[in-house]
Amino acid sequence: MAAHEELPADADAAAIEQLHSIRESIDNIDAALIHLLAERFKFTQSVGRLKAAHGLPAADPARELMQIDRLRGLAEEAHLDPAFAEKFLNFIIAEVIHHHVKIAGGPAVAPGRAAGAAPAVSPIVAS
Ligand SMILES: O=C(O)C(=O)C[C@]1(C(=O)O)C=C[C@@H](O)C=C1
Repeated sequence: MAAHEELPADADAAAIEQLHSIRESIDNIDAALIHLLAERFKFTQSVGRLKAAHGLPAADPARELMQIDRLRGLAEEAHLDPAFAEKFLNFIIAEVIHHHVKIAGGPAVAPGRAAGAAPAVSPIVAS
């Protein structure tokens, strides 16, 4: 069923009720994710200002590799696809670096790294 399609009128009422109940939890989790991301970006903005004030580079590939390694481990423990966890973190970090570069008054995109791209060097091989 396409995303825009409505549920069939003759669908089982109990199943629809269960679907709505599950969707409530999904909506709560999505809201929590947005709030968590907003908090994370507040902290990374502080990091961006600190780095800009002290002439530190926007990206820290060694730190990123440690974060990826750690999150892949956490994902495995939580039965979440580690490759997805890595992609998700890289997506967020690319945006953070974009912010850092803007705060520092540099080009909108860090050299050699498009928004959403994986780090330039990543020895961690997807399993
Ligand atoms: O910890 C830093 O140095 C940050 O700038 C934060 C952060 C992150 O979002 O976690 C972003 C960019 C760096 O390459 C590494 C980590």
